[in-house]
Amino acid sequence: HTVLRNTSEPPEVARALSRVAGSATPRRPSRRTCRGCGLFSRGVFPAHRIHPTAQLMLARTRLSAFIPSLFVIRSRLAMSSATGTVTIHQPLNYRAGARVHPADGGPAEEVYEPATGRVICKVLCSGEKEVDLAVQSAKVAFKIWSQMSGMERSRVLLEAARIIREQKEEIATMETINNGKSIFEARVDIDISWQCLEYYAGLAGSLAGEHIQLPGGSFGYTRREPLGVCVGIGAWNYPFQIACWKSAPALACGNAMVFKPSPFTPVSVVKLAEIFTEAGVPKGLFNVVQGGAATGQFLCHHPDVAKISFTGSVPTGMKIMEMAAKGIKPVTLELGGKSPLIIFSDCALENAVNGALMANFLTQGEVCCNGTRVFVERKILDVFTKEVVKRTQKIKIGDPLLEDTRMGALINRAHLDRVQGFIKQAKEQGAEVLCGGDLYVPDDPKLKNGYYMRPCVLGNCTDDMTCVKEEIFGPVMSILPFDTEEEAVERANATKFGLAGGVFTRDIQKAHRVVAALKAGMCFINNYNLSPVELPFGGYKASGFGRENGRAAIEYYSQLKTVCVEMGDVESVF
Ligand SMILES: NC(=O)c1ccc[n+]([C@@H]2O[C@H](COP(=O)([O-])OP(=O)(O)OC[C@H]3O[C@@H](n4cnc5c(N)ncnc54)[C@H](O)[C@@H]3O)[C@@H](O)[C@H]2O)c1
Ligand SMILES: C[N+](C)(C)CCCC=O
Repeated sequence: HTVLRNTSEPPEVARALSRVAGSATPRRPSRRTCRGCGLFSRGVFPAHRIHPTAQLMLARTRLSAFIPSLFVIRSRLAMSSATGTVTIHQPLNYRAGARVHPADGGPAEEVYEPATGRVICKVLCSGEKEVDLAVQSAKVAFKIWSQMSGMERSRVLLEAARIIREQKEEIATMETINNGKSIFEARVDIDISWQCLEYYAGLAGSLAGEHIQLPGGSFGYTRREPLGVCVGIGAWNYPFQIACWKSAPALACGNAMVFKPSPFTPVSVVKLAEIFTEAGVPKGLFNVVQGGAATGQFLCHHPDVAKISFTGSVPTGMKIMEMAAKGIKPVTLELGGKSPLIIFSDCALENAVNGALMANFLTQGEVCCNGTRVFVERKILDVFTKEVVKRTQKIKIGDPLLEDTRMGALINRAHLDRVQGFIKQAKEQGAEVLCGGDLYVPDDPKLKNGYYMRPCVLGNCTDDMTCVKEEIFGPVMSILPFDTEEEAVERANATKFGLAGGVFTRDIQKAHRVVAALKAGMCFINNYNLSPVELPFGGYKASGFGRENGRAAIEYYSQLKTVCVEMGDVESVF
């Protein structure tokens, strides 16, 4: 299923594309026409990423880096990649090293492109039988994978990272089309994804236990062993990246995985499954089942599942934990947040403003660790607010496939309505909309049914307002003045959540004092929402427990076996 959306390139570029692609009808492309080659496909032609003509042009583009006269061709191809052709292969279940039609399951769910409101494909929800087949497939692969050395596993993961890098543009385009985030951000997500695989590939060879001496020459040692079949359940805001954050440490430790993405974003994770197979994992090591709550429940209740790693909302996290408790299964819960960002008057103002935007408006504000409660020291409240509003109003909203777009579309209509509801309630409770908050309708007629809104800054907020207490998961920043450090810290911690927090100040002692006092798992000083994969990520309080990324994640995908070795005779007490 080829999804093609000819974005609003100017006519001269469309004409140039016509020449490059050799297509007779580039300006009114059919949904079944490949942008790369202009072939009209009814399933007769084999799926291809880049048609030979385009490959030739690509080779010439590389050459053009050295020959300035070919520069024009390079720029045309750059536009070509911005047109957003993506091929969605069916079926979307992946088991035993191949795409499979689910053995059983519910009705087909429609999958949307948030930027246009179009249905891009349908996904069949997996039933209990399909879930069981995926788990059985993972068990078979686990026997092989868990016996391999860390260095052998490392090589395969490095190869997977390399393939992701190679296919970055295709995966990022897929993510943008299915999620609605800007292509600019999607590329960053894919970079973080392959970096995660590289990082755990690096650790795989050195996962080890320890040797402990005991009296009389006896000794003990520990073995770090995998858990078995791990389940990953993902949210829709970072579909590919979440799958990598879970599968990379799981596989590095020698586990197998069955992953269930959100039914809103089922597409890109199947690509990851194919990449793992191409890289050389045993067939069945990484499987994908599709569906919502029912499929998730089959996974969590399955007796052969050893661990559940969940990313999603707090209410679903509670259900996951209950199900896991019944099987005494360990869980990692990466849940929601309502994180504080504290801006002191001695900050570097421009950095603080940049930080506040980074803390609130990535991925249309649909980010778990966003610093949505922005506490600003009263002395700089006016100047900070004015600057934040000015910068927020300049954010380029619109077609997420265009290079200069910085805010795309929210995930779906229901979620957009929900975010709008929070803004309406905020106004009723006395908050002032300083900018945005209304729906945004792009000029391009293709995008008129997309789920866009203008990023919103709320002033006159108080800690008891719903917009300040609840996770909105949209582009809505609440500004809250404060007078003293103690007050800021106390109010920052007065929440059921504890995922993240941030502080902007030039006073290094104050910065460390404040983050030490914050009850949050991921804290930032003088920046926000960075994601180095070397750093553990996870929450305190209702935001969950367990950690992803960093060495810490190894603890959550492995278990220690202790072996006690007697070198002398057995002295029985009987
Ligand atoms: N802490 C983190 O790392 C992190 C990252 C991304 C998103 N999130 C959180 O995720 C939420 C948004 O994502 P969402 O709307 O997809 O969350 P959600 O809880 O609705 O769904 C998450 C996943 O759980 C599945 N699911 C739903 N009910 C289930 C059940 N009863 N049993 C098993 N699985 C079930 C869904 O199909 C989906 O795959 C926000 O709260 C956000 O903060 C957290
Ligand atoms: C990559 N970020 C921006 C840190 C987001 C992590 C996942 C949270 O939703």
